Amino acid sequence: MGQQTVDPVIAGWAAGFRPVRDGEYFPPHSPGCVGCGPANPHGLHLAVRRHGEGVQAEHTFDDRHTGAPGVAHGGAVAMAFDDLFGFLLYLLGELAVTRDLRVSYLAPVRLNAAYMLRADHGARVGRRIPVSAELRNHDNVVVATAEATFVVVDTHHFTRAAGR
Ligand SMILES: CCCCCCCCCCCCCCCC(=O)SCCNC(=O)CCNC(=O)[C@H](O)C(C)(C)COP(=O)(O)OP(=O)(O)OC[C@H]1O[C@@H](n2cnc3c(N)ncnc32)[C@H](O)[C@@H]1OP(=O)(O)O
Repeated sequence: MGQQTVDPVIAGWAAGFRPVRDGEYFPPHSPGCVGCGPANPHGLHLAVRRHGEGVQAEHTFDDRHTGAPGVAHGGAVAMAFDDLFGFLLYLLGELAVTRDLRVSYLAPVRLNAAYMLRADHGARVGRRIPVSAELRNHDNVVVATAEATFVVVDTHHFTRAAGR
């Protein structure tokens, strides 16, 4: 592999990630991120804050994410989990991407109802970071869970992926 130059746009984006204090909200992954970006009209607009060594978000799925009538699409629920996991990286100080994601849908997730998402990470092994999460309804019942493996990458991963 020849010498690679880090694209300044990608390097600047990666440098913008910083840890936050307990209870504080994180900045979005990017303005256009479909999970948390405020500029994406189709996105979930997740607002995620630090909770100890984990992260959490209160979230209400709306009609844009309909699956069966009145119920959130499973893909939208998976997206919420995946994006939530992306905030654990701020705490870990690592650039990493989802290698696999498994969601268990235990009960329908209703539209226009408030839910609480919570995610935690395990210890890094090699380049792998195991993460897990729960989605609870307002009665504190777990309605979905997720587990994923994130793999640590460098900024060149994003440079290549963006075709730069
Ligand atoms: C600065 C700090 C703040 C940063 C804070 C924000 C950062 C940035 C956030 C962007 C926003 C996030 C938003 C949500 C998260 C996405 O949505 S990420 C996007 C979706 N994911 C992707 O696009 C990833 C696509 N996949 C890939 O590019 C490549 O497969 C990967 C993941 C880089 C791995 O490829 P590779 O580098 O060739 O690695 P490979 O040798 O195959 O395996 C690496 C390791 O994983 C293990 N592994 C492979 N497959 C598996 C598997 N299925 N299960 C378990 N382990 C596996 C291998 O055994 C190996 O382990 P070690 O030997 O290192 O211990």
